[in-house]
Amino acid sequence: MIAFEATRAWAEAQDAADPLRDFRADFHIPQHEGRDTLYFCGNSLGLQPKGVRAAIEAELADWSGLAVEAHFRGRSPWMHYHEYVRDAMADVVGAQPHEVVAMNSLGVNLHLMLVSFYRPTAARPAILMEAGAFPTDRYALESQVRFHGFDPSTDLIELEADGTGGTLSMAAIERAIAEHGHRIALIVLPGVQYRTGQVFDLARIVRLGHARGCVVGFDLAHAVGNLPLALHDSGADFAVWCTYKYLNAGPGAVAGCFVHDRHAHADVPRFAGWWGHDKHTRFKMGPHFVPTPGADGWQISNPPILALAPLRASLDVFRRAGMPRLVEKSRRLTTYLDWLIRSRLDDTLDIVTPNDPAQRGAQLSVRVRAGRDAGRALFEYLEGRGVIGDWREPDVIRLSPTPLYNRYSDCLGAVEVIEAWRSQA
Ligand SMILES: Cc1ncc(COP(=O)(O)O)c(C=O)c1O
Ligand SMILES: Nc1c(O)cccc1C(=O)C[C@H](N)C(=O)O
Repeated sequence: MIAFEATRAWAEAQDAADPLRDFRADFHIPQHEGRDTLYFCGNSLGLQPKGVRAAIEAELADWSGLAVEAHFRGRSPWMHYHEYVRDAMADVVGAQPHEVVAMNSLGVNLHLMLVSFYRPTAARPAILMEAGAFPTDRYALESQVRFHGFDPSTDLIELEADGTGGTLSMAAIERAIAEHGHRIALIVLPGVQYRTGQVFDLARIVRLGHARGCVVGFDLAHAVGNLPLALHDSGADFAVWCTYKYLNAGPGAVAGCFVHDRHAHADVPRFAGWWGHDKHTRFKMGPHFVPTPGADGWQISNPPILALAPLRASLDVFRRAGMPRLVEKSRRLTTYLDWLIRSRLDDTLDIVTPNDPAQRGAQLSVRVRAGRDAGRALFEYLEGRGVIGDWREPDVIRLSPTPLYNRYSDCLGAVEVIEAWRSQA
């Protein structure tokens, strides 16, 4: 049990002793009335690493100075550019390098994975997902069920939340797989639920799903760069994620995709393009598609260099910090914010996110006890004072203390602003 204190002196002493404290200087912190905002929105859009500008400018310089020649003679030849982020990305998600690729955006990658890994039959047509999933996931899964000529009212099985605050128990997942497993072609669940911040046990879900013959994939938008992941060992068939949240690669940045090694040479249907073709013969320009082994084989287009450059710069920050150190600080920082809220705002806020540090990452979702209107009022009050969280309908405020740039004193500052709101509300 850590002994926390709700004093500025204590919080600032923690900041001074934080082994990751210097990483904050690697980021641009948005300003509010001449001071750093208290930025708790790294779960939606991570801050800009200072190295990003130089990374983009290097590619702009090669484009202006070398143009097409930069594919081969640039400082970082564009021909291989997507490969420059591969090892760092594989490290962050716990995968083998050939199991990951940076390409497209999350929603697009989800569809590409569904093309290959959702192969419904009359006997086994269904997809299992959570009710309340991020809209893209539901839209994508429902549209794929229809695309294959099946009926979402029977073949899209949506698991209802059964826990307080909208969480979903492992027991409910287990029951659904036991009951419907024989009809389920594919299970798609998140690594971290976007609204509640609940963490899912990937390896256990894969074991349960595979035991019933289901393919299992994950949307890791809110898990990547946030939790220690071991995607390869989890046995997941595929996973997709974006890189603009905890990975700080910028708005709409190039996303990530994982295909397990067991599918590296799989002869599965896929939507093909020249960049997924065997890289040794790609430029022979032959008419027949031969996929390059591993996740690279799902690429369609040549990569957007100017959009990949920020990802490269941001992964460099992760490589220097290391996921184990980030996770250690993250657990402590989120536990501190949780403790502050429970000890000082217990009459005002309910925390939706599980209390167990193993079941959450760097996010606390809170509800104002007085109801939705009071919640909106608090959210706007926070924004007006430079405390940046976000609002998720119907009534949740998300606050995400991210270990690369948030401080203990930020957590205390946010709680003090909420106390000020309470005393005038
Ligand atoms: C869980 C989840 N899935 C899907 C998306 C959609 O991502 P994109 O718009 O990058 O395709 C997001 C974020 O916007 C998300 O949080
Ligand atoms: N990508 C976003 C955007 O362009 C505008 C507003 C929000 C977003 C987000 O990423 C939202 C985020 N996925 C969420 O968890 O709600």
